Amino acid sequence: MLENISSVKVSGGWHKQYTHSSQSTHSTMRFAVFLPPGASETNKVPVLYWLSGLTCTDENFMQKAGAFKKAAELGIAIVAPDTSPRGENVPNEDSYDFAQGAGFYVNATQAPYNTHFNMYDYVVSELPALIEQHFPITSTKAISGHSMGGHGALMVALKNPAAFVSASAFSPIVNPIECPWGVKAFTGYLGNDKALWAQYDSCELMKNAEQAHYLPMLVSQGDADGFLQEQLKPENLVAIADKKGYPLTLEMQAGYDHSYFFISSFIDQHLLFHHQFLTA
Ligand SMILES: CC(=O)Oc1ccc2c(C)cc(=O)oc2c1
Repeated sequence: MLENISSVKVSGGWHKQYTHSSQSTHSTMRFAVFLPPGASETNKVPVLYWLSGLTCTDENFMQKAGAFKKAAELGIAIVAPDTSPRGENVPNEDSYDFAQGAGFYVNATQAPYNTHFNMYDYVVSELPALIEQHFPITSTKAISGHSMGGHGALMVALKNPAAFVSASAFSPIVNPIECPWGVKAFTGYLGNDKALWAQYDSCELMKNAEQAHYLPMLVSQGDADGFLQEQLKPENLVAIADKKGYPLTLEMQAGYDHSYFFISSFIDQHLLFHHQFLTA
């Protein structure tokens, strides 16, 4: 059952937050939804799922990205889940890049994380089913995200190309098996099975993608991002895309960093990118 915890009118539509008991994460999860003006049971709208980065909740994107005006104009709903399960019974660490706030959108296999940290199942299956049941939203979906959430968006789209019409990301971790954030998280959640790690790595997934299942993909990256060289490595994904003819566009943006100032500067472009496929 959904519990509505806030409803605020914005840009002619509605921003709403909900909690619910999740079967995937065995915890109470929170998510936010933006419904554009005119969305109703007789006028269902397509949806962009937004996956946030490390330390974030359902609130960061909704409060800082400045997405509502363009989403309202285009008639796109936006759904933003939390980045992990939370609560007293959920394992945690005194760390910004692992455990609560850092679910990495995988299904953990390692104790004590494997009971709750099943964010892959949550964002791929449980949340979309809930959204389509309770809101005036169609099953036509695009996906985007930032940093850890950019990894989540590209990885989820590459693993489920029939479920999404397009994917995009800001400053994504594209090759988690080859960067410190990813190695730490995948070791903690997945153990030492590198074959399992590869199943959640966008570079490895793109290497194995079949042409019939290619999705339009847009990545925006600031060249003044302090995490670019050690953690993000977009060039690794571009090399694979170029070799395979995968329809990935990487836009390097001069002077931008890793923050929501960057996201808010280019979110309209990402919404327009997704709109052409959501309404095709
Ligand atoms: C609100 C905000 O700025 O979010 C934010 C800051 C830093 C990071 C980092 C370093 C990584 C990430 O995955 O997400 C993220 C989000």
